[in-house]
Amino acid sequence: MSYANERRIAELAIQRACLLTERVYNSQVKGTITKGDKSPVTIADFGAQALIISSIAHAFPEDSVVGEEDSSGLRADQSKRDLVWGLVKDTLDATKELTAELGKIKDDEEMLAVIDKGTHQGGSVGRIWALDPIDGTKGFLRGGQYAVCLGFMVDGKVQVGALVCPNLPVDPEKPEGEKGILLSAIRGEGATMRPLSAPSAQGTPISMSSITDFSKARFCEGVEAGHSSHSEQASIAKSLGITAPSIQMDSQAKYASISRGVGEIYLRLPTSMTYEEKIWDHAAGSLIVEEAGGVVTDIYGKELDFTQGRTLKTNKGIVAALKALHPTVLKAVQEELKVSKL
Ligand SMILES: Nc1ncnc2c1ncn2[C@@H]1O[C@H](COP(=O)(O)OS(=O)(=O)O)[C@@H](OP(=O)(O)O)[C@H]1O
Ligand SMILES: [Mg+2]
Ligand SMILES: [Mg+2]
Ligand SMILES: [Mg+2]
Repeated sequence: MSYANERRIAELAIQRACLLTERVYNSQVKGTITKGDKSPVTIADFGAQALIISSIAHAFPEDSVVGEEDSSGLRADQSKRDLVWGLVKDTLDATKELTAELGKIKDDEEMLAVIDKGTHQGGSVGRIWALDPIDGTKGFLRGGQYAVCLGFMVDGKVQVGALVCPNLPVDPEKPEGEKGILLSAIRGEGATMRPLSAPSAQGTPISMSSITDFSKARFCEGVEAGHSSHSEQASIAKSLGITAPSIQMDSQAKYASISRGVGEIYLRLPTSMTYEEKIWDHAAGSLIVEEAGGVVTDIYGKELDFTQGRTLKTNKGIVAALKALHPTVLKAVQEELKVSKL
């Protein structure tokens, strides 16, 4: 069966949420709260999660959602709660043409309840959405790359992925030109991209770069040294004969970049063997890369397993590359990390 309707709702929902995140991005007030794990969450993360989950609940009331955030930070902070509700309400008022398809939220109490619909535990059964309302919150705060990310899974397999990357250039050849792209994919049907400024345009099919010569290849990695091991990534790149400097950016913009041919490889080597990657950090981006001609595994060469709950607990790290390059890249990763295939 085709999931065209799920893709359409996913695209509309993340674009609507992106109006809110961009408003916050361009304002001075980010309303940051530090979570229990010391990571930041902003009023934009909360607002985007509320808008996207309410869209899913309106279009597919039986579905479950695994979302990154919960409402506890807002319940404990009336002024931030008011700020988020103001943003959500304004965004709903500004997009009335979408209400029939995406629904709305009646007040701030309902908004908090909607945010908490994202606390599902995930798993291997049924229709489950994986939502990262802002991926790369640190990038968002420092004015870098970020992405609004939504994946749709059936029985633990990602079938639809959609990403908005508001700060990636529409034309990679013109980095200072128009910014903002939306990418999406349906499993088995390829991946497409279009500018955010053209909401009614058909997406253009995208594919990964065809460069197979490592001396001309480029690799992407995250910005935060705590999220992936830059030193090991540099050493792997060197052993492969990659000479170009790494392309560093926050968020699933890395998956977006390689899926449209800007870079051939994305490495995310663990900095600790106890950290479990979150499903919302990879569901949408990994499907888009696969549908654009890439292969995404962990450092053991294992497929990402989205059936395990809120995290990819049976995987470690990420190795994403053009199909033709992946086996060689994986071998270099394993030699560097001294891991053997499971
Ligand atoms: N220790 C550790 N290792 C790996 N990943 C971690 C770690 N801690 C956090 N996170 C998750 O990293 C998400 C952001 O990933 P990025 O690719 O943007 O990281 S980077 O800053 O560019 O390196 C970030 O997603 P957001 O919270 O949505 O920004 C986290 O889910
Ligand atoms: Mg994230
Ligand atoms: Mg996030
Ligand atoms: Mg976060």
